[in-house]
Amino acid sequence: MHQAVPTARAVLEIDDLDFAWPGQATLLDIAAFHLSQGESLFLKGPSGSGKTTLLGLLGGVSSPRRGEVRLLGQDLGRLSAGARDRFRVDHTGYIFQQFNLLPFLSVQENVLLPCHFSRLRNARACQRHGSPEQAASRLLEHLGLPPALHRRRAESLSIGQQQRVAAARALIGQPELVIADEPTSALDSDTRETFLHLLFEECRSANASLLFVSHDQSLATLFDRSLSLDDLNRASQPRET
Ligand SMILES: Nc1ncnc2c1ncn2[C@@H]1O[C@H](COP(=O)(O)OP(=O)(O)OP(=O)(O)O)[C@@H](O)[C@H]1O
Repeated sequence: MHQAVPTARAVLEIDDLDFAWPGQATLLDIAAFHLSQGESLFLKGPSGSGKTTLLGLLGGVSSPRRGEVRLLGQDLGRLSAGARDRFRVDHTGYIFQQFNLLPFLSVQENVLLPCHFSRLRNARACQRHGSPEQAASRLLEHLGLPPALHRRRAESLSIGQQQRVAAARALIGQPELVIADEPTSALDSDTRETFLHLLFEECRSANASLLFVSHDQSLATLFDRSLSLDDLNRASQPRET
């Protein structure tokens, strides 16, 4: 039987974006980009191609010279800096390259941070799991961190364990978008794939979109879609292959 394909809602869209760092040539010139609800996208690009800069624009941390970045249909350029920060924390979870955990806080306290900054994420964690603490415990356990570790200081964990804490912190309170910036570069390939499968499962169960940025091409086939920043970016410099 033929089934109609539902039109997926765009979580993230770019229209005719142009960006340069002060005093430098145009780094990014992107006609169009979109990420659909629930989609996992692998965005690759060599070092220096502007991946982290693009993530800053998508999160509203920096602003383009021209064009629009829309998160859930909201043009980030139309929000004040404070409103943009609130909107970002309500709807986006980040997993950073260096994880950016607060070393002196416990594992659980690190995971709970977004619920302190976002009422929406706090409310969603309560609604789905009874309390933010229960949401944190469930996520941590599902990502492979047993309860005995939840009260340990984050800095006492191994790199692989810290990465899982960073993922739980990004996922708590069900943000519609999870952005990961090279979070697997410090891991061996088996650990990397196991981690990615857990991340996919969690994103799927929350119907979150995943934008995963990396230069490690070997991971691309695990995602719904793969894109090269150099193909997307009209300002990209020719590179040697
Ligand atoms: N805060 C900044 N001020 C000025 N220039 C910057 C700044 N951040 C990045 N750049 C420049 O922008 C270019 C792209 O850097 P970016 O960090 O976005 O690349 P990347 O693809 O994420 O690299 P990597 O894979 O090495 O992390 C580089 O030439 C870099 O020097």
